[in-house]
Amino acid sequence: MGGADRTWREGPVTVRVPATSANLGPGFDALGLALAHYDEVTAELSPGPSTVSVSGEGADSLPGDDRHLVLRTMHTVFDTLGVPRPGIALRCVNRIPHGRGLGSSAAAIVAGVLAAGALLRDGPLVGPGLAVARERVFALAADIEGHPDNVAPCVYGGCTIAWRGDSTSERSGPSPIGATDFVRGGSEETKPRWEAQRGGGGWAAARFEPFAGLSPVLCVPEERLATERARGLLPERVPHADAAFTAGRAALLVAALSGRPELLLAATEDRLHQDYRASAMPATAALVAELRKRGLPAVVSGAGPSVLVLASGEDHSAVRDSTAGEPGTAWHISPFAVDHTGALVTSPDV
Ligand SMILES: Nc1ncnc2c1ncn2[C@@H]1O[C@H](COP(=O)(O)OP(=O)(O)OP(=O)(O)O)[C@@H](O)[C@H]1O
Ligand SMILES: N[C@@H](CCO)C(=O)O
Repeated sequence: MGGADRTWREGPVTVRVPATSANLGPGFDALGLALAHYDEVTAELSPGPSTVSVSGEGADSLPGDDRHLVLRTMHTVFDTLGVPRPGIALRCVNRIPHGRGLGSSAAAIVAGVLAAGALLRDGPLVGPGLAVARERVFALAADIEGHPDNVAPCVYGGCTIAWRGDSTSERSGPSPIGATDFVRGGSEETKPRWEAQRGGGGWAAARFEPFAGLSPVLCVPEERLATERARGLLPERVPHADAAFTAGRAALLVAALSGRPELLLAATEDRLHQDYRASAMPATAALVAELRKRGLPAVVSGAGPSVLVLASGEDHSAVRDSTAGEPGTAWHISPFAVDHTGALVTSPDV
């Protein structure tokens, strides 16, 4: 993919990326859900060195230079595609809280991949008509993030199961680009219930629609927990019985999310990560235990410390009746709709 014949798009491009919740209990590093709560990034070519402006989450703390995750990702994309890094003016409107288990880093990375792709006229990531080559965007973003379970729902929307194949079960290297690789938006009516996606580098994801009544609620605390730190708490090995238990629950969870909500409580049990991390987020562990005792399918969202309830029916009022809903509590209870579309280039309009 030589860069010599590429042309840059005139004027700004804007991309929109959803928050995500990963793991969903037993699906460690595999299952994820896209939430209708978005960051937006606008990028355009600029003479001179790159600049970054941030409003919202992280406005006071994120770096304004090329250490910024979105800009860093764009540089990685340009290097990968073999095009010289141009000067870029980046404007970020951040709504996804950072370090709370809502996939902010995956969203920033997907935004960077898409923005870089959209600045290149009819490139391999964003093609004619600003349609997104989602397999390639997913593969590049998963390589940068290191695990695919937030990146997959961020790119595809809905629910996803993501994995990385070994060399015997997956082809390696980027997938060939053809017209069918590009998707712009997509409506519910035209979307198949299941779509298998195969990214480059062995990354792959299967997308499915959750049942229509799924209405996730997040209990988000003030404090943060870096994913890196939470991953450091996991053991190298787990007992076979725990692995078998959790594999069964993960399989059950796909059935539950596909239309058997009465199975959600049993299907969200996990023995691979939540208990090992509880010491770093005791209030989260206590709230998950309390909500589950009340019959609600509560799990740690991503690497924590937010709590996700895979709610339906009357569950919202039950969450508000818990200690998370008490006046003066440090929890913010936020109901989110499911995002069905995934990451998009929203401007220029074509
Ligand atoms: N929009 C953004 N712009 C720049 N950097 C970001 C942005 N979002 C996240 N980051 C970087 O990623 C860090 C948070 O990533 P981390 O993986 O620890 O948590 P998370 O992605 O919010 O949660 P989880 O991975 O559990 O869902 C932030 O502290 C910041 O350094
Ligand atoms: N699967 C990841 C999700 C957070 O990014 C973890 O739990 O570490």
